[in-house]
Amino acid sequence: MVLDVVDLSYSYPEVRLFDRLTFSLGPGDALALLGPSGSGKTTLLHLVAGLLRIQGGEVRWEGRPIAPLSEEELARLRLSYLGLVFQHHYLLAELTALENVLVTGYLAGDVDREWGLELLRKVGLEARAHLLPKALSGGERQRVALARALYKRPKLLLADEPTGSLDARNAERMVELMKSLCRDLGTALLIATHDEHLVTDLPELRLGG
Ligand SMILES: Nc1ncnc2c1ncn2[C@@H]1O[C@H](COP(=O)(O)OP(=O)(O)OP(=O)(O)O)[C@@H](O)[C@H]1O
Repeated sequence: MVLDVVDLSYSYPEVRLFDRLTFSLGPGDALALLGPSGSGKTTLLHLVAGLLRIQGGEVRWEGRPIAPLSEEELARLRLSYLGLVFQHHYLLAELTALENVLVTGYLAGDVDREWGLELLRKVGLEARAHLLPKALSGGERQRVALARALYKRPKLLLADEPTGSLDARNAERMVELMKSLCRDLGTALLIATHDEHLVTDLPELRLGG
């Protein structure tokens, strides 16, 4: 399994968010994470990403519990294991679309320009590769962020409200691209969203309520 979440519980002093949550994702699997605002979707994604300390239960990446790993080990593993997409694109304003896609390659010293261009082609933006983010639309910027998240061919893509800043047409296109590209790459997808109608074809995990 790419991801195992086993008996995971999490509370803040004032609120118990979830109790003994268990699920697994294999290569190419997709799961929609649903629930009202404040039900703990972001908290769960942070636990899965190793960005938040586990209180009870276990998170495993390819069978390996992540809790015992040091910050340095986690940070190194995360670079190749995880892709992240957020509500905001977080593109670097002074880099072109292609350079943004390649940014993790620059960090690791393995820049594959052809693969970066191929990813931009897959998200319909090859012709915009040379443009700065300010010259792109909101939907286009978010698709560049998706291409960047997939550059390392991650085992797992975590998406936290990836359509939260998009209009209906762009939201639909974004979700379709996430689903199809992850399927093609064998990347497991965990997508937290309010836009339930965009993920009706996916198995769901519902928090709260
Ligand atoms: N650091 C913190 N300390 C205390 N409470 C927190 C902290 N972070 C989040 N919470 C609370 O935990 C609950 C869950 O927050 P979380 O952001 O995980 O929910 P969410 O489902 O992602 O919500 P949204 O859809 O609004 O983003 C909220 O009630 C929030 O106020």
